[in-house]
Parts: sequence; C-alpha cells; structure tokens
Amino acid sequence: MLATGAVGTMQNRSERDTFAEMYASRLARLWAVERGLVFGRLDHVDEGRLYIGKLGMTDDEQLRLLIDWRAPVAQPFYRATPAAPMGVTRRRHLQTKGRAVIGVDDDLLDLDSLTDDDRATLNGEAALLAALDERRTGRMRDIVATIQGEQDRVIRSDLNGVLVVQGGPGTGKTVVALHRAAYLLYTHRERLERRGVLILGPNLTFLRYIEQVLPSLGETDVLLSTVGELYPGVTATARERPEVAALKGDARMAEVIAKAVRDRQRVPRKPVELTIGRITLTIDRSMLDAARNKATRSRRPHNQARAVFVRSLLNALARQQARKIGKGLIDDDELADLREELRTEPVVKSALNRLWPYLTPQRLLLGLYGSPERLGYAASELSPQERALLRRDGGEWTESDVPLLDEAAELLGEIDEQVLRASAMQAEEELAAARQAEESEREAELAYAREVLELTGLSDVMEAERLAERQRGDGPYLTTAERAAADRTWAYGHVIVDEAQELSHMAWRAVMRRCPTRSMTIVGDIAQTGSAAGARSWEEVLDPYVAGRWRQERLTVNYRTPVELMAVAARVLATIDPALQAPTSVRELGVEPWSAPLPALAELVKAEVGEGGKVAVVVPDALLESLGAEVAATVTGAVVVTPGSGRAGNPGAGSGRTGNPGSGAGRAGNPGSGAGRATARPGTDPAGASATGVGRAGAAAALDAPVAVMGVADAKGLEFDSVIVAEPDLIAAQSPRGPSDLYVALTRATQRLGVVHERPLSQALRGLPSRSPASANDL
Ligand SMILES: Nc1ncnc2c1ncn2[C@@H]1O[C@H](COP(=O)(O)OP(=O)(O)OP(=O)(O)O)[C@@H](O)[C@H]1O
Repeated sequence: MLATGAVGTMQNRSERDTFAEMYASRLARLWAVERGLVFGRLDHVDEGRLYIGKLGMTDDEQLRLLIDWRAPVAQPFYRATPAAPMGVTRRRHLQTKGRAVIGVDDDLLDLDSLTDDDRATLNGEAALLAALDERRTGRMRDIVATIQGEQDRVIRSDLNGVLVVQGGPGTGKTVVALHRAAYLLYTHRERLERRGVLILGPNLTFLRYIEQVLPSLGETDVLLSTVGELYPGVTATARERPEVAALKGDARMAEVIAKAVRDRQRVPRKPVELTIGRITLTIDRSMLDAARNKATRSRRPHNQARAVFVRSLLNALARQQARKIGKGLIDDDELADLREELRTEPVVKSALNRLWPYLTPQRLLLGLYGSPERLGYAASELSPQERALLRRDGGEWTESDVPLLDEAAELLGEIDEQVLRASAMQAEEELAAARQAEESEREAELAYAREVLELTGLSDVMEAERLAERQRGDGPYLTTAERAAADRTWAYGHVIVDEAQELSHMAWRAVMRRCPTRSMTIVGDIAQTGSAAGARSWEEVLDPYVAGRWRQERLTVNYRTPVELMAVAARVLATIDPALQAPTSVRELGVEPWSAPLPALAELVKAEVGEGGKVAVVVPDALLESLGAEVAATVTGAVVVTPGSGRAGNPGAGSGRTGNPGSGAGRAGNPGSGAGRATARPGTDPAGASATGVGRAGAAAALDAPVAVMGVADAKGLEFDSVIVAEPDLIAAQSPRGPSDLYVALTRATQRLGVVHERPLSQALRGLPSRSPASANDL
C-alpha cells in the first residue's frame, strides 16, 4: 500500500491511506501479542475445549480457534475453583517459548473425578510461581496467563463509577489496572475509543516501565501521562522544596487562584481620564462597577467575559462622548458607530487592557508569584510565611504548578491566538467569520469522507471524522490519545490513576475535570504516601467529588517481595501505624536480607551485578549525587536517575544522555513493527527531548541499565531483582512521610535486599545479618 505512493485521484489516495492504516494497526496488534499468544485451555463438562489467548482468532471458515482472555467465556479460566468449578473440569496453563510449548500445568477442578495420585501431584500454582521467579527485564510484562481470582474481580469490575483498588506493595495494583484498561477497551470499545483512556503514573521512569504492557495486550489507544505533563505546552522541569509543593497542592490554593483572577478585574480608586483629540472622557467608578457587574453576571470565564465588560464600558463612553460634542440622545446605530471608533483609539485600548487584561494562565501565575502585593490580596487567607513560600521571580515550572495552571485556565478560559493578533476593532467579527468558514470547510470534507468510506465499504473500520482529519493534510494522522493529549479540556471515557495516594488536592481537581462522567479506577496504597500533599485516606480524597458513591476492592497477596524481605518491611510498616497490615507474600526464597557498612556500597553493587538481574540502589535525596557518582565510577553501566523528570545521566561517563532518542517517537509498542500506539505526551517525546536527555528516553536508560541509583520518588511503582537501600534511617528522616518512603524502598526487590549504613540502624532494621563484599559470593 505504502509503496504505491501518493498517486491517483483524491479518492485513490484516501483509499490507500485507509487500507495502510488498517493493515498497520492490525500488524502492530499481531506483533505485540506474539509472545505467549496462547496460554490456556479450558475443558468443559459439556462444551468441549476452549483455548484462551491474548487475542480472539478464527480460521478461514470462521471456526473459533482462540478466545480473547477478556471475553465472558474466558472468565472461568481465572475464577473457577474446585468449590465453584463453573462447568470446567480441567484448566490447563500452557507455557511457551517462541512457538513451542515447553510446559503444561493442570488444575483439576472436578474433585470427584480425581484419583489419589492426581491429588498428590496437583500443583495449580506452578504457572504463577514460575512467572514470579522470572528475572526482571526492566519492563513490566502482562500477566494474562496467571491473573488471580481477586485480581480478576478488579479487572472485570463495572466501567461506571469510581473504583478504588487499595493494596500493599507488590499486590499487582499497577499490572491489574493496566489489564483493566485493556478489558474495558475490549468490552466498551465504542465509548472508550472515542473518548480515550488516560492513565496517570507518578513519574516518567514509571511510565516507561509500564508502557509496553498495553500494546502487548493488543491495546494501542491509551494516553500515559504524569500530572506534571497534564497541561499541554508546559513541561514541568524544575524541582522545589517539599513544603512549597505541599502548599501548592493544598485545597486553599483554589481560592487563591480565584482571587488572583478577581484581582485582575479590580476597579481602580481614582477615575481614569482619556484624552481623545480635544475632548476628555472620564471612566468613573459607577461606569466601571456597572461594566464589571455585567461581565461577572455573564458567568463566562475571564477572557470571554472581557467582551461583555468592554462593550458595556464602550457604550457608556460613547454616550458620554455624544453628550460632550452636544449630540444629546443618539440612536442605536449612532451608538454602535461611536463605540467602534472608540475601540480603535490607542488610549482607550490601553485603558481597557489595564482594566480587564487578556490573561494566559502562565501570565497570571507568574504575575502572582512575582508580586508581594498581588499575593497579599489573592493569598490573604494564607499566613505571611506561606505567602513567602509562593514568592518567586520567573523560572521554570514545577510539577505542583501544573494543577494551578489548570485551575487558572478553567477560570480564565481560552484566548484565541487570533483575538490577540487581530486589531481590537475587528477581532470578534474576524473570529466569527473564520469559524464559520472553517466549519463549512469541515462539513464539506466530512461529507466527502463519508462518500469515500461508503464506496470503499470501509465505513465500519474507520470513522468519517478521522478520515476527514487526515485529508485536511494539516499534520499527521492523530489518534484519539494524541488529540486528547493536545487538548486541555478533553473529557476522557475512563481515567486510571496509579500511585494515586501521591496526588494533592489541587491535582485531584485537575484530574476530576478530565473525567466528568466519573468513570475512574484509582489505584494506590495509603501506607506508601510519600508526598506531604498526598492522601491520608481515600475518603478524604473522594468524598468532595463522589461522597458515598465510590466502591473499594482490596488486594491482599504480594506477588513481588519474598517472605523474608517482607518480614523486614512489615516491621517498618508497624512504625508508621501498628494497625496497618502488610500483604501476604506468596514466595519464600530462603535468602535473608543483609546489612553492611556504607563505604562497601560500590563493591557490594558490583557483587550484586555479578549475581545477575537488575539492581537498584535507593538512596536518601541528599546523598543521591555523592553515592551516585561513587557507584557510577566503580560499576560499568550504572545510571543515576535525576529526581522529578525521569532524567537519567551517567556522571561517570560525563554524559547526560544515555537513552535512545531515535526510538519510538513517543509511541510505545513493538519496535519491530514501529506502529504500537500507547501515546506519550508530545512534550516528552524522546525525539523532542532536549540535549539533557529529559523524557522517556532518559527514563529508559535507568530501566535498561544493569544498575540504577535513585531516590525513593523515582523508585515508586518499580521493581528490581536486587535492591540495596543506603542509609535507611536518613530516608525515614528526610520528610514527614519518610517512614513510608523507607517502606517503599524496602519493597522494590523480587529476590534480594540489603541495607548499607553508617548511622546506627533503627529498631526495625537492627539485627540483619552482616555482609562484607568478600563474602558476597558466598551468600
Ligand atoms: N497474577 C499475577 N501473575 C504474575 N505476576 C503477577 C501477578 N500479579 C502481580 N504480578 C507481578 O507482581 C509484581 C508486582 O505487581 P505491581 O507492580 O502491579 O504491584 P503494585 O501493587 O502496583 O506494587 P507497588 O504498590 O509496590 O507499586 C509485578 O512484577 C507483577 O507482574
């Protein structure tokens, strides 16, 4: 199709594009499910055999070969138990490598037909345990073959309403949330394909870690983002102190922003005099009050209400002018003429701009941070110390600025570029005319596209709107996710928030705005809250929006951390709150966590790399640079993750750029096919990344490296074969939620855990067997 090139009539070309798009996305789906395509078999009492796989497939005669794991008939594969066999006699797990079956593992569910021999050899968990023991690759994998009953309930839970999934570390919250996205897209394709699904994660490294799960499930139209990327056109790159971030996330900031907008609509104390030619007009308080009240009563956002304000004020000025030139009463036409003349007068224009300026969210916020007077008015409810925390002159945006920009954008409304550019007199008219022209052009294109689709018989595989959009030729073909990413006001069909405990009040407001239907999955663990602005309970988070109308599921089994490691983490959890329950680990490996002196760190890391698998060194923020440099200088390939942005650099090699900027271009998926489409924000494209390596390419370096050194915030949600935690007590002391941070750090390993320290260890960690680099290989 592509080799044909852009030849022929418009119709030929659009047919070619449509077919090419259809084949490319089919091919991408097939590539993505190649690994582990078939993984299960169900033997039914009366329906015979069904094979379960990542996709549904039929042969040329339309005979069913493979059932999609999300189809209702596949449900017994995850839910059937000997007590409730759901008509199934046997469930078989198939393990494959490439296209060869390398293992078979049976559950016999019809207990009555079991012989004693069968009972002795029954091992239904073998497939799960084999999956859990696999070495980590630095990327999350799908778990369709081994989804457990409690997880299946979450995955298939109803689309509507807010579902909270609370579970300890390693209980599969993230992986389950991603499978839920795939399930929902499969089951409610119509609704979700149009509106899209948004998945929010805690940082770019995490997004990079999970982005392959959905394409490997055959789903390609989901937007992955962090809160810091939610506002199109703004990249949050700067860091700020935790107390500043906490304040910016505080619910009181909503009123601060609202007052900051009102501040820009304030009536000056003294009348404003305007000299035009030989006459002087006066804008007095009553005229201003009347114009402002009219604008406020219009209930439009600031930038749109400006038109009401301006018109009212110009009318009053026109009447005053008529009086001054001795015209007395004037009719409507004369009034309109005078008004439009006044509108173009430079003194009038500049007065209007001072009295009710057009404002962008960026200008409003920087104006607020930059002026003690403005802060004094807008943040009068905050203490002087708090106001001082907000003071700043210019500078880069931080992650906690993003929800504030979003809040401001909501109150200000959009300013059309054209309005700003066009002359004040013609702006509105020009805009209206342009809109009309655009609309009729669009309609013509749409009609043409419908015709083409009908002629080619493709109307069921491609929407006319999409085709019309492509034909307009004003940019590349955009998927739902890509269009949503560029549009701040996009309303998603479903929103999934992972590590949701970290979101501030203001971030929740921005998220809720993007999901007016409140069809959401909120995934997290209150015990892991690290951010000072984060959640203390799900009630506190959700009651302002959906009081009494949200449901909760709990995940209780830890599939990541072995029993021996979890015992240590559980002691730390008890220091946070003795009432909190650690999840139960399913694996026991017989490898005890160890402790060692801090100066041995680099040698121990080397020893761990020798053991194989991915190694992470989790360090207190204050020691990131020094310990990172130390490890990078000793261990080849070690990468240090710079907080906040998912940036990764290699100080040892003197280069900040370690990713592969050419890969993926913001689209995740099978690199072989190049057509996967779990979309990343345009701003974070590796291709668009700056020379410092910001973005997912940088984040990828941390995941692909044999060793990554990072703070807790960047380790959130990730896992590694081996983890070394440096100065655990400093991590616990680094913020008010420090003990939760330590709990997170201790629960990242799937196999081995060690702590290195110079400071004395707290009670919870005391007594770990000590290890020296020399004895590394003996352990
Ligand atoms: N049913 C399953 N089959 C195979 N692997 C599973 C299953 N459930 C979870 N896992 C694995 O357990 C690990 C932990 O899962 P995940 O990261 O989703 O946990 P989490 O609850 O989000 O953890 P945290 O809160 O610590 O971020 C992952 O490697 C995941 O693939």
